[in-house]
Amino acid sequence: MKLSVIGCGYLGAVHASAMAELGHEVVGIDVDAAKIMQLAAGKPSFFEPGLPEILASAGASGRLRFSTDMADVADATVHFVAVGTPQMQGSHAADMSYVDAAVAGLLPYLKPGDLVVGKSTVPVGTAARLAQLIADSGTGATLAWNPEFLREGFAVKDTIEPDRLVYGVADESAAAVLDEVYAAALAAGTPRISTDYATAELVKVAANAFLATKISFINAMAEIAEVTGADVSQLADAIGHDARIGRRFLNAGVGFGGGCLPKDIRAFTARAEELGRGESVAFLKEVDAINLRRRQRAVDLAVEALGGSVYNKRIAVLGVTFKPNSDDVRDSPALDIAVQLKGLGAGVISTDPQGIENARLRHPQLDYTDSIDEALNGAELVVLATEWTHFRELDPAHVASLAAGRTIIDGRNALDAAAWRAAGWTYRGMGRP
Ligand SMILES: NC(=O)c1ccc[n+]([C@@H]2O[C@H](COP(=O)([O-])OP(=O)(O)OC[C@H]3O[C@@H](n4cnc5c(N)ncnc54)[C@H](O)[C@@H]3O)[C@@H](O)[C@H]2O)c1
Ligand SMILES: O=c1ccn([C@@H]2O[C@H](COP(=O)(O)OP(=O)(O)O[C@H]3O[C@H](CO)[C@@H](O)[C@H](O)[C@H]3O)[C@@H](O)[C@H]2O)c(=O)[nH]1
Repeated sequence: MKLSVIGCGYLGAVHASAMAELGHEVVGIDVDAAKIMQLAAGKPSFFEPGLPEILASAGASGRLRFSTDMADVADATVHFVAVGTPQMQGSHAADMSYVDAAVAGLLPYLKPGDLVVGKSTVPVGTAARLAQLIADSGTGATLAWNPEFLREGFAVKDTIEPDRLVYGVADESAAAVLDEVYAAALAAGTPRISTDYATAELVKVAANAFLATKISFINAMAEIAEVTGADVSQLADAIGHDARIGRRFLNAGVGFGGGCLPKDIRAFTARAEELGRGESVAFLKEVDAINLRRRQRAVDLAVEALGGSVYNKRIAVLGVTFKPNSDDVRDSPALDIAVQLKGLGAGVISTDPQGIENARLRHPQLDYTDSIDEALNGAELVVLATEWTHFRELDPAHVASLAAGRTIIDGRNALDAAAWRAAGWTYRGMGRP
């Protein structure tokens, strides 16, 4: 099939490459000329495991092109909209201007039978509004909403082998088109839920709200563990054995960040309030508040560990990205902690295997190094903020040979506390004794 993907960021670049890898003919469109030049040269514009490989093989097949010119979508019959829906400045609602601009840009090139497929995460009601806009355009095209559930770090696998496909459609012909797009995943038995627009839009925000709630739940337990001497990691293991609860997404620490969970729960709250149902999701404000408190807790632990003040103290912060295996620093707890410590006068040095370039763009005032050893050298305190394997596998004796201090704050409860203590370290976890 001939597909276009509008917006080639973390979601769109992977979607375009994966669809081409599956045999479709794909053109990826973005307004960012530098990004398009890189992608067209076969170089991903961000770090995502597996993306270089599929970008290269799909590019070599001749099935994948990239362009800044919307006119290049004219041959395609299915148009995925994968542009950003960031949090608006000054409000918690989603900024819909990019989605609106992308759909407006598509209109002149739509033909009878074309299907516009929304993938961006949007406030419920968006699909119905855009379907009306497309119907009014007289192009003969229609709209579907097909939310995306990929995780950064696993984006390629999640796109090629999704755990479910959700279609928000106005009629079965749109579902049939999507079945053709996703024929490979469907043949492999992927569950498929075909529903109305509003349900499809809500599935996406409900899924992220649930995940965020699960993380804040365990972080709330960490707060209680901190005042009782209990161990939140053991608590998570124990409740996680109950299959109704499950162990995944019960890792307490400095909390969730990224370009999705934080903004999506806030946008969901804002939309529910607009709909007069703010009270139904009022708990999400608490989920957000618990989450932000955990970043503060890590900063407080640092102050405590350094005797009441971090002023002029050298602190190594391990990690800048919001999670391992990504270069994404959007709303990253790790960066937030580094910024707060720097604000308190600490000499912070951050290191990360992939995120430094992005971090430097956002926070040029921080000091960064590619070298873990350089970050650790002379550090009076070490803070693990993102659980990259590189940091989890650090040998406590090696770190002790470089650092000036002997306290490590494990912001992700990712280290072997006993091993660090045995090597002479004061280990402080998040909700672990
Ligand atoms: N990143 C993820 O893991 C993920 C997963 C599922 C859903 N989502 C959702 O997907 C959407 C995109 O997220 P992202 O992380 O890829 O964002 P992103 O910022 O990485 O990418 C968005 C891209 O859209 C481009 N763009 C903006 N306006 C455009 C226009 N008018 N025409 C063409 N291109 C345009 C931007 O230049 C940018 O490259 C969001 O709604 C997000 O919530 C993201
Ligand atoms: O037990 C856990 C699990 C995750 N996190 C943190 O939660 C954040 C989000 O993690 P994850 O969900 O793995 O990353 P994303 O790539 O942002 O993916 C989420 O957001 C995407 C965009 O909407 C969705 O598509 C995915 O399904 C959803 O998992 C990260 O900061 C993690 O460190 C925890 O603190 N504890």
